[in-house]
Amino acid sequence: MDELALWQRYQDWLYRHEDLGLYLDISRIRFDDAFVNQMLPKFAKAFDDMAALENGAIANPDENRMVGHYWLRDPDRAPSAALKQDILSTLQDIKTFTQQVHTGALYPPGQEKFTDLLCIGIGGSALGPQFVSQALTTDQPPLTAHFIDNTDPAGIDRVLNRLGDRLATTLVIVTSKSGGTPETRNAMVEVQHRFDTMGLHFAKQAVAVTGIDSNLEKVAKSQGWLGTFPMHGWVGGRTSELSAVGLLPAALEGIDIIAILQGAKVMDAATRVADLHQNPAAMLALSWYYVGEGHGLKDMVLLPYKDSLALFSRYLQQLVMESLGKERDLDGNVVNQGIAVYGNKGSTDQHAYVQQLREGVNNFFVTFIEVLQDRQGDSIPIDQGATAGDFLNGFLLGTRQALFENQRDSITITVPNVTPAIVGALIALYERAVGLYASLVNINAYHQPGVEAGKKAAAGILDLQSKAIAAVQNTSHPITIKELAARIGAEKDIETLYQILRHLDANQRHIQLSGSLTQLDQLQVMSQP
Ligand SMILES: O=P(O)(O)OC[C@H]1O[C@](O)(CO)[C@@H](O)[C@@H]1O
Repeated sequence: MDELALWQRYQDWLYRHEDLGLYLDISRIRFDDAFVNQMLPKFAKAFDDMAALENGAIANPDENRMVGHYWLRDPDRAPSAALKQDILSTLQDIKTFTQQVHTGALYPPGQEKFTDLLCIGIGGSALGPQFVSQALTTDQPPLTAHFIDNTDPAGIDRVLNRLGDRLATTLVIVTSKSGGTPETRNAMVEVQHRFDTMGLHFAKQAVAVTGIDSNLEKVAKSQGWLGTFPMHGWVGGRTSELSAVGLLPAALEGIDIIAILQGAKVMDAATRVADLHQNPAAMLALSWYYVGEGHGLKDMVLLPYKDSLALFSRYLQQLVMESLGKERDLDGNVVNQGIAVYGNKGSTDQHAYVQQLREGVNNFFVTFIEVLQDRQGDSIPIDQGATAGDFLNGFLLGTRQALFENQRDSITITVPNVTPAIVGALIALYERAVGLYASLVNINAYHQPGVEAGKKAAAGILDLQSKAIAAVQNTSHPITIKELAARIGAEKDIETLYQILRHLDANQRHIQLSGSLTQLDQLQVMSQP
């Protein structure tokens, strides 16, 4: 295609949202009209599916649940007055609580005001708050946010050590929909322990965001925490950023949550339009389908050319991969669907893996995110009158061009700047694109059965560990791993048993290994003196 034909294709497919000032360009995805026409019936069904979902259909059949994240930003769309009221009163509670914290009406024991925020959660209970915090917090937020999103002891120490004495003025938010996720529970227990050792009163500085009647809610209520905020069954973890999960920390950080909700609502309206050419989420889903042949054959590389959006790819990794990565379709056929997502930011990544994108295996498509406004205020000229922002823009346009010349497809989303409304709109855009794509490939985007397998296996490993410790402690002399495995009936798990023992030995916990570390069969296991 020559330059003029490409320019025409660019104009034909360029989507612009007037109010948001957002553009979507899918002209560098090489589909033709025949492909678009062939997809129209599938899209007609996808639009119907999304309309049914928004109206309260059981869109998550495996868990027999409605899927209602759209109601969060437009409560009038909730399928019942009770749900609408619930959404509104939660929002009001968030505003009231935030105001009390910011004014100092709510304060930590013996202190004037809360200064810091420690968010504990994982997956959908962490990624959205982290993304929004990095995208939108100002240089001097009313509360500075910190995150623990793992059960890594050293990671927990790092966050707590950096907080140091400021733990006395830190508000802790523990977020878990199920209220039983081990990583979150562990981090919470560790943080509580640190509060105790510093003579602080955890309950007076903690709130929970969790499912109604969950274990976490019970703990929070019985211990008299500062408050609890609800997570509803009809909001999935990965689409919960605009529920209390994301709104509470964002509001406490001083971010305009009403503007985020408004941006999402405006985008929801735009992506509700049942016309492929007028609907940016449908245009994204069309592009994903085309490049990956409806089987996710190409990875999605997210390249926002703006540091504040660097966590968008991690956020989308869960939204896209946990939603679309499914073994079976809705009819029970094995389909092994999914789209792999990775990325960080431009132009930084140009100095990491863009070499492979340009010349290596062609198994991806890029989504560039361009932010038109470079910064607040003027920029200095650096090289022949060009500013740092001109360079950033040049790198984006140059990379897009260089990739296309080499048969590498890309999408470009352009936004005027990174505001709460734009962040809300981007979240809503991708939520809808994922919903539409799931319908195109006939899968349930709202469950995550695969995650359970890993959780069950981990529980089995911890069980094996306690059996091994007990058996070794009941043995007066050193034994081999094979003997230990026989004693606890774990012959089939001997490799796992060895790995457990090695970890316990490295942490001086109950077990000591002796002998040559390369002759595993000869290793002697004994109880630590
Ligand atoms: O909010 P919870 O229940 O702690 O779950 C955290 C995350 O774990 C998952 O259930 C599985 O990884 C995610 O879907 C969810 O966002």
